[in-house]
Amino acid sequence: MRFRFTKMQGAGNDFVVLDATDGLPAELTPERARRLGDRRFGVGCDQILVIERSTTPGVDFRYRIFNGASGDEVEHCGNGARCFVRYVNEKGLSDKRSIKVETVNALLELRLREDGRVSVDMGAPVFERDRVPFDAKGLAPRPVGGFELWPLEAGAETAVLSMGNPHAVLRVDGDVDAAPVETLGPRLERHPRFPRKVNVGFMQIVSRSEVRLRVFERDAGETLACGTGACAAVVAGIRAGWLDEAVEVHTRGGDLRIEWAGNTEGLGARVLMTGPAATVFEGEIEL
Ligand SMILES: N[C@@H](CCC[C@H](N)C(=O)O)C(=O)O
Repeated sequence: MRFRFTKMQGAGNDFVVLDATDGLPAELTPERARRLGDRRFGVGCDQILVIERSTTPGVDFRYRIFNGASGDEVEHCGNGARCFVRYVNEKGLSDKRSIKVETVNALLELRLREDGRVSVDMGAPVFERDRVPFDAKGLAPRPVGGFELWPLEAGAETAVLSMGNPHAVLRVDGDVDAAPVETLGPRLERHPRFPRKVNVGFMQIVSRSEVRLRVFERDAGETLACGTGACAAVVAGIRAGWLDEAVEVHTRGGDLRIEWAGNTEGLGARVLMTGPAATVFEGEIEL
């Protein structure tokens, strides 16, 4: 079966986008998804985005996300959300500047800005451990500001939260380029206390409004940027008292702006992410 695709990237986190608004030529099996994600035998990407029409009144689209390396479906993808809105605008699937989209577990609102960037209402962070999910049985956290850091490993005190998908965030002293992302990242990603595995962020705090971040993503390895990872890191930093409400996040692939008023309920609980999204090329592949 031939699949048409569009290759996109948001701050270097890259995607194969499949337009399923009129259906797909065949089911996207995990095997086909892995082939699309394969950088040698397929197209190559961190995640695959599948765009569908929504059947929910008042909601424009539905989009699904699959990690390219495993073919597994995941709950949320911040950089993907920005590429999604750029895609529907460029393809003329919608002429709205503000679009509502449902994911497997959330309703997001996205806005194309005049400066070409995209802003996404990423929803509220979740701190309840069983909803992350995170098994903290027998572990004693260290309270920091209004948050808790968990001693998952010696020298690895970790904030734990969900942005719809699970995140562990470590604060790094010194240059994040020297952080043990390749060694500690995969160990924590598959740590037995995370039954659904976890995305692992390494954050260097530059000032109260600026951080540098590297993320070892669940089932993807280190990516050039992770949108939900940027939200999780900033939320953790704000709750710990290290950061202010609006933060520039420098990743290896580009910059994201994250804003969070710090509330646990209502509109102020929602995290706003702004950043770039671009089309790279289009093509067809036999799967
Ligand atoms: N790159 C994404 C996150 C994609 C999903 C993640 N790997 C997971 O398994 O949760 C982003 O920009 O948020």
